Amino acid sequence: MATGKTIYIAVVGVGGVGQAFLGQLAQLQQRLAKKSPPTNLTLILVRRSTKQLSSPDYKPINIGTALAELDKVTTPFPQLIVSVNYLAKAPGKVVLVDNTSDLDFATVYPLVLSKGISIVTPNKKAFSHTFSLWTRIFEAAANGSGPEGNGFVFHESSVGAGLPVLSTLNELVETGDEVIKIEGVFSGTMSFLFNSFQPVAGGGGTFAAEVKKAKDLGYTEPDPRDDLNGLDVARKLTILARIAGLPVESPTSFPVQSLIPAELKDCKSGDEFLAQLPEFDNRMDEVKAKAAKEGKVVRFVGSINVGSKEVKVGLESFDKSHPIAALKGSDNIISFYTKRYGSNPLIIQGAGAGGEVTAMGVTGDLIKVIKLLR
Ligand SMILES: NC(=O)C1=CN([C@@H]2O[C@H](COP(=O)(O)OP(=O)(O)OC[C@H]3O[C@@H](n4cnc5c(N)ncnc54)[C@H](OP(=O)(O)O)[C@@H]3O)[C@@H](O)[C@H]2O)C=CC1
Ligand SMILES: N[C@@H](CC=O)C(=O)O
Ligand code: NA
Repeated sequence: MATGKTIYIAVVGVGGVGQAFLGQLAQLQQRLAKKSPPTNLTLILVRRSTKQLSSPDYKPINIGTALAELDKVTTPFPQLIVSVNYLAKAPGKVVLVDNTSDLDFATVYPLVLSKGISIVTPNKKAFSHTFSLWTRIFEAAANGSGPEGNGFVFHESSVGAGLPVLSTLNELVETGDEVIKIEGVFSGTMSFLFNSFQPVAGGGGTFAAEVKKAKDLGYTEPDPRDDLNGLDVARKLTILARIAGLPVESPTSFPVQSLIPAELKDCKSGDEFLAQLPEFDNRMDEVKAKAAKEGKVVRFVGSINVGSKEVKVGLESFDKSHPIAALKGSDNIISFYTKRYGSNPLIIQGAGAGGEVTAMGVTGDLIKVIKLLR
């Protein structure tokens, strides 16, 4: 059998998505090892917010026991840049998987790419921060305008989790279609919240209790206020708008409706916020009652109008027969109105949050990079 090649993998962030990713990585490792020629996926680094496990001689860390080994680590936590330099010296190509929602990490992507390290990530922060960071990332990436030898970058799960949203939009744009409008439900958390708070069939739980459930199900951001303030959706729309050709400066450069009660703006932690949220259930009950009086239901949506350069995020009421009203669970629905598709949009629908479906997008991106590194 041919010797094949080795690709070194570093995983940063081992929460809901990171752990699901490690499970999928173990399966992929086995599958690629059996191919001819084989590809050897070699895990060399696992890092969380306070601990890091790395292989001093670039020998494989066992994926199945990596988390238990990480837990046992007592050595000092190295700075990120030290770890990036360690990866840059690996005896082969490296793919860094960022399963955090950390912005500091995101800001070093251009440097990481320029060192020949590829990045796959569900983290929205880098791609929705300043337009200048976006430009620098794609100027450094080999699948942007960066030089050969630099790393590749893919971030499918940053919008619609594992749903093929970014690959579809990129293909529409790269094949010369004209994107006119993108609209829909872009948050698994918000979808779950409103589908269970005001189901079309009537009834529904209290708002704060549904927020707590969304967190327990792994749908929310590490801090659920990042969902409820509308910014998670705004970040996704910033990414989509940029791919569609609008140089949106940031997720705060267009109207975004926040569902955080003004009184809870200064809560010190997500837990403190969740503990106090039930005191404000009556406000969301009023929103629900107003929609119900018109025979409608309320949902949290977003839209990008490419022609008029308008982007907005917030609550809207929908007739009960509308496809947005009828969503289930954490489903996203994303409609692309383009010149080719005319008045019948191209629609993508399905689970938009959750560890396994999000990790699937990350693993899919890793497979793309592995093929490009051939
Ligand atoms: N959950 C979902 O459904 C989806 C999530 N995403 C994105 O995936 C990413 C991960 O989400 P999720 O797994 O749910 O989040 P979790 O909170 O479950 O996990 C986050 C992980 O990142 C680690 N981490 C945080 N800061 C740092 C840091 N500075 N350095 C190293 N590690 C760090 C945490 O460490 P520790 O374990 O020590 O706390 C934890 O392991 C986020 O960017 C999110 O937006 C995207 C689509 C859907
Ligand atoms: N918190 C996000 C996770 C996926 O991006 C959401 O609920 O959609
Ligand atoms: Na996606």
